[in-house]
Amino acid sequence: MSGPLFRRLCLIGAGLIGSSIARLARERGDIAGTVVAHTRKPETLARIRELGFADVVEEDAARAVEGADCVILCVPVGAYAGVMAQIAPHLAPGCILTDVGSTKGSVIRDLAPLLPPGVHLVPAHPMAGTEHSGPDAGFATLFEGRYTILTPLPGGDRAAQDKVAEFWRRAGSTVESMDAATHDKVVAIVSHLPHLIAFTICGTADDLAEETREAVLRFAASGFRDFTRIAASDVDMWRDIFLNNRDALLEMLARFTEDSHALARAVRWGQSDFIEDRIRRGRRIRRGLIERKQA
Ligand SMILES: NC(=O)c1ccc[n+]([C@@H]2O[C@H](COP(=O)([O-])OP(=O)(O)OC[C@H]3O[C@@H](n4cnc5c(N)ncnc54)[C@H](O)[C@@H]3O)[C@@H](O)[C@H]2O)c1
Ligand SMILES: O=C(O)C(=O)C[C@]1(C(=O)O)C=C[C@@H](O)C=C1
Repeated sequence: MSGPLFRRLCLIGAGLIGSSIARLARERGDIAGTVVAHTRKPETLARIRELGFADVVEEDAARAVEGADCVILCVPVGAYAGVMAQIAPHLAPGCILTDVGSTKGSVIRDLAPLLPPGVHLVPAHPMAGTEHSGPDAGFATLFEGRYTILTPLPGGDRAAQDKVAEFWRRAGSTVESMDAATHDKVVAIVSHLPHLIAFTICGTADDLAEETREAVLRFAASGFRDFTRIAASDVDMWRDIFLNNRDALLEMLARFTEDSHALARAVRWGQSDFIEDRIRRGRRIRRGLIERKQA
């Protein structure tokens, strides 16, 4: 049997996504010979040591990447520029630098200018997650049956892209490639806008008078509760996503606002056909996801 895909895999950030990758590598022998994990806070480093999913736990980012043939950034996208400034001089020639960030234009903007010669950048985004964060939240099967999107740079190294694609296939994902701008628009509508709506609806409900708020909490059985799941997501991660996918998110929000005004108008004027059509579309989309086993 040939050796693992990577000799030394370094994870910068070991929260939900980073620790899921580490656990996966531990479970399957064919991904990494050695897994190195780095994170910033001493208490998180201590917890990673306790959980034991990494072979090496390194408190210094520069030392963590030394000798690695693959480095995966698993930190909030707003931290990329700072992390890159720390690690860039220490990346070995031939190393693959990849990531899991939820935005891709900003990632290329923050990483590409500091990329040392001979280091191959392959941006990636697993379309898998939960509302939980931190090293306790990860699990090896997180990426199974999900998509991972690669946004390779024009003229980027094909062998490095193939290796990153193979990594995600071994994680159980279906891999698709597209350019970063297309990625950012797609995720703005299917991921970032739903979170923006969820945070907003929880805030709106919370702003209501005391008496109503109590009712909201008491009757938050199904519809509202589904919104609160994703509204419970990590603050740093979502602030960074919103600020780093600003244009696409604002464009999708503008379209959504227009469409919601159209529905509001139909409600005001009692246009049942229009209302029914909107509801049917929603049902159709949900059924499609269930048929494709994505819901
Ligand atoms: N959570 C999801 O559903 C999901 C899904 C797909 C992609 N992503 C992306 O994956 C990345 C990680 O998200 P997560 O859910 O694992 O977050 P998380 O909060 O669970 O973990 C982030 C980790 O990064 C560490 N960290 C933060 N800033 C750092 C810095 N400057 N240097 C070193 N370590 C630092 C934190 O201590 C933590 O260990 C983000 O870019 C996010 O957009 C998240
Ligand atoms: O399932 C969830 O809780 C998620 O929020 C996961 C989710 C998503 O919106 O689908 C969140 C952000 C990512 O970049 C990818 C996946």
